[in-house]
Amino acid sequence: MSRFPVENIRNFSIVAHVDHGKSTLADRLLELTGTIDKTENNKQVLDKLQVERERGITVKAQTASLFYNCEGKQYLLNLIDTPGHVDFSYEVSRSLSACQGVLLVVDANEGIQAQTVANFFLAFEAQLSVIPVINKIDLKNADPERVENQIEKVFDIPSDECIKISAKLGTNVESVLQAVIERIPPPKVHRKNPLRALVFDSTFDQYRGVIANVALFDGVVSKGDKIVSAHTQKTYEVNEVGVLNPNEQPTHKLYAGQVGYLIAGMKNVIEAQIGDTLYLHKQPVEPLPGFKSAKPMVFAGMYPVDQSEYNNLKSAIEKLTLNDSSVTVHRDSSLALGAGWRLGFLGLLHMEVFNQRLEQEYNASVILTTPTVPYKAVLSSSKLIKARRAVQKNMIFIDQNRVMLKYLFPLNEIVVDFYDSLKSLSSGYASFDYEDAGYQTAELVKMDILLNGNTVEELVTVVHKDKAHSIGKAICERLKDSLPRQLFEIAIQAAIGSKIIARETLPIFKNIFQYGGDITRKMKLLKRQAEGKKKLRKIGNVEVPKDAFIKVLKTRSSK
Ligand SMILES: Nc1nc2c(ncn2[C@@H]2O[C@H](COP(=O)(O)OP(=O)(O)OP(=O)(O)O)[C@@H](O)[C@H]2O)c(=O)[nH]1
Repeated sequence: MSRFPVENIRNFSIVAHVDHGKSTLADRLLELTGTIDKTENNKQVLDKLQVERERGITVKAQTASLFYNCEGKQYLLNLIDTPGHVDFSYEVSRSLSACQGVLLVVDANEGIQAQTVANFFLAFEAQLSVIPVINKIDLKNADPERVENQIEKVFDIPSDECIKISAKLGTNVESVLQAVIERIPPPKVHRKNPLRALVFDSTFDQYRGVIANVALFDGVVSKGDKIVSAHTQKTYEVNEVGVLNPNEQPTHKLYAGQVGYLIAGMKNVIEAQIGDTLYLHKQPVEPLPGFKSAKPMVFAGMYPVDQSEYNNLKSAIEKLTLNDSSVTVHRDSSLALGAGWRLGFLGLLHMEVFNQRLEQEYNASVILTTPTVPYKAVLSSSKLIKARRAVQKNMIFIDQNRVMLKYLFPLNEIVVDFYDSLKSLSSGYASFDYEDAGYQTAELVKMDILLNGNTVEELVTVVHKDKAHSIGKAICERLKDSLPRQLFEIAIQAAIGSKIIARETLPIFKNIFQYGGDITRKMKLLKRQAEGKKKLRKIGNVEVPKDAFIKVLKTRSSK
C-alpha cells in the first residue's frame, strides 16, 4: 500500500435517489479497473446481503478499493456505494465522512428526485466535491439536456460539468473515472503524525470477531501494532489489516488517506463503536468528532416467538445492531409476549429489512408489534389544541414539469401510508424525503384490536381521533383475510376504550376431510398445518399465525 502517495488517492461515494443506478455504476467501475472480471453476471456486486439481492435495493454502504492507471500514474480509488432509500440515509451520512467527493447519479428520464436533493445537501454540507452523473441515457425517454438544466438550476452546478452515461451499457463510464481523478481532491492527511483511524462501519464475524471498516486520517497502522479504542480505552493487538477489493484482501499496512478494514480481537460487540477513533498504544491523540447518533422515527416491540430463544435473539440483535448502528434497542416486556425489546428504526422499510436480516443472517424467529411513532402525552383533562393537518411551507419550481413542495406533516401520517399513496396518485412520478420538525400537539386516541373480546397486544396503536374509524376498519378487514378459520366464529373488533368502532366476523372453519379427494394431498395439508402451528400465538382461544401481524401492517401502508 506504500505505493500510493496521498496525492494518488481519491475517496468517493456514489449517492442517488433510489433506483437511479448507483450499484450498476459501481459494477462498471469495478470492471473497468479490473477489480472484477467482466461478465454478464455482474449485477450489483457490492450488494452482498441476501436481503439486498432479494429486494434489489442497497441497504448497507459497501466499500471497494480500486486500482487505476491514468497517464502513467497508479491511483488508489476508494469507492463507497450507498443506499438510496430515505430509511437508510444514516448509512450515506456516515460514508461521506470517509470521502472528499461524491458522484451524484441522476436518472436521465426521471430527473432530480427527493433523495437527489437530500443527498446533494449532505455532500454540500460536508464540503465535498460533487460530480453530477446523468445515467440511463440509453433509455427511449431519456432527456439528459432537461436533467442538466435542472441540475444547474437546483444545485447551481454548471451544466457542462454533468457527465452523461449509461451504466447498464458501459457508455462513457471511463470519463467518470477521469473526473474522479481530476475533480476530487486527495484526502488532507499526514502520514508522519501519530495514527488516527476512524471506525465508520463494522460487522461481526463469528470466527474472527469484529471487523472494523476504518478510514485513516493520520499515521500508519500495521499488523502487530498495539492500538487503543478512544471510546473504551481498551488496548488490542492488530491481527489483520487490509483493503476491500471488494472482498477482504490483507495488506501488511494501511496508510493515512486509505480506507480499509482492521481486525484486532474485539470479541464483544459493545467494544466496537461506530464513530470511534483508534490510535497507537503509546501515542494518544485527540479523537475524531465521530457521528451524530441516528434519530429513530418508528418504534416497535420485538419478542422471541419462544421465550427459551431470548438469549439467542439478544445476541443476534446485538450483532446486527453493530452492523446497523441506526437501530436503538431498549429492554421491554409485555404480559402477553414476555421479555423482549423496544426497537427504534428510521422507517417502515428499515424495520422490515432489519427483521428480514435477523431471520436470514441469524436464523432468528421474532414477533414484531405494530410500529408506532413517539408521542409526548400530557395526561390531563385540559382542552387539547386541534390537531394540525399538513401545513404548506414553500414551493419551488425545478422546471416546467416539476415542483418541489415543502410541508409540515404529523410523522405518523407519513411513516404509515403516505409514500405509497403519493406514488400511486402521481403514477410513480412524485418522490419524497423528510426530516424531523419536532413535536406538535394533536388529538390522539389509543385503539385496541380485539379477537373474541381479548386484546391483541401487537396491534394496539395510537391514532389520530379522526382516522380511528377508517384505520380500525382496515385492520379488522385485513385481519379477517389473514387469520385462518377456526372451529368457532371469531369476532374481530377495533375499540377505543370500551367503545367498539369497527367489527368483522370470521366464519367457522370447515374440516378438509369433508371434501374427500386424494389422500396424499390431505397428508400434505395436515403436515403444512402442523408446521404452521409452531408459528402460532394464542390470543384467548384464538390461534394467530405470526405473519398475520405483518400482513396487517402492510395493509395499513397500502390504504
Ligand atoms: N436502461 C438502463 N437501465 C439502468 C442503467 N443503470 C441502471 N439501470 C437499471 O436501473 C435499475 C436500478 O439500478 P441499481 O443500480 O440497482 O440502482 P441503485 O441506485 O443502486 O438502487 P438502490 O441501491 O436500491 O438505491 C436496475 O434495474 C438497473 O438495471 C442504465 O444506464 N440504463
